[in-house]
Amino acid sequence: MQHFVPISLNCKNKICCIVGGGRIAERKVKGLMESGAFITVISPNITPDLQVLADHKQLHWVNRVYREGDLQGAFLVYAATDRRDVNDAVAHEAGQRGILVNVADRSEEADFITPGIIRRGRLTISVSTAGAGPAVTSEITSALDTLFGWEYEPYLDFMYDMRQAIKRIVSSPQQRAKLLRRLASSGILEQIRRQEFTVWTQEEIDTWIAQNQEE
Ligand SMILES: C[C@@]1(CC(=O)O)C2=NC(=C\c3[nH]c(c(CCC(=O)O)c3CC(=O)O)Cc3[nH]c(c(CC(=O)O)c3CCC(=O)O)/C=C3\N/C(=C\2)[C@@H](CCC(=O)O)[C@]3(C)CC(=O)O)/[C@H]1CCC(=O)O
Ligand SMILES: NC(=O)c1ccc[n+]([C@@H]2O[C@H](COP(=O)([O-])OP(=O)(O)OC[C@H]3O[C@@H](n4cnc5c(N)ncnc54)[C@H](O)[C@@H]3O)[C@@H](O)[C@H]2O)c1
Repeated sequence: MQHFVPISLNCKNKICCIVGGGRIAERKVKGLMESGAFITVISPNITPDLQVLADHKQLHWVNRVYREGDLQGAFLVYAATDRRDVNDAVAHEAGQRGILVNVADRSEEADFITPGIIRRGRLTISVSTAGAGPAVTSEITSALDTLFGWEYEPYLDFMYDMRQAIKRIVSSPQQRAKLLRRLASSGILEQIRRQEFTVWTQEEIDTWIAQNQEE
């Protein structure tokens, strides 16, 4: 059985190429948005959504078929055309140049695969079946989508602020861990869910820390 290493890539200021401009290319491009990558799409035609992104200079569209040499300078590439021979040629060039490649129609020839993703602000949940069943990935992703609702975004923003404050104020690692565990079980998430939560002021944060440190 093939084991994949779970990693998250920093693509900021790096050239990420997508060869092909169809439905799958669009999905891969959307996954790269907001990563800070320089996105290049090489394809003689692109979907309407990709056209909008090209018009807004959020990606660079090379309006023609792929040619050998196109991958020069790329950090990673998605071979996402509907042509087996073209995807194969892209994977070959990537291999020669040491560029990470994803192959849309042949996972066993890829250096990396794309997981299903759920995002809630600072929370990312990623699901992979190591290529065994993308449809299963899709089902698990939608189950998680209902399980981990919108409330996780404000909840983790709150947790972030509290953790920063606790790190600033409390010097003992044991005390910090105790406070953070207590905070995680203090019912804030349920309050947010019931829409009864209001963001704490600095004074409220300081008071909570002082009170819970004493106990
Ligand atoms: C998760 C998701 C993310 C995304 O694409 O961004 C994703 N595929 C999704 C959906 C999906 N893909 C396919 C179907 C139709 C049912 C089916 O065929 O099973 C559905 C279901 C649907 O559309 O609902 C067809 C398919 N997919 C691959 C092949 C080729 C092969 O297996 O070799 C073929 C056959 C192509 C053909 O017919 O020729 C390959 C891959 N697809 C992967 C990811 C990687 C493995 C992920 C994992 O480990 O599970 C991997 C290996 C490479 C990659 O693409 O990175 C996204 C769900 C988004 C969501 O809903 O959350
Ligand atoms: N990984 C996945 O999740 C997944 C899911 C379904 C299908 N697939 C596979 O992904 C591939 C693409 O599917 P799609 O639905 O996006 O197809 P599509 O027909 O919508 O798009 C194909 C794109 O490839 C472009 N193209 C064709 N020849 C090219 C060339 N020589 N150079 C550059 N671009 C070229 C076309 O112009 C078009 O934009 C298929 O092989 C399909 O089997 C993968």
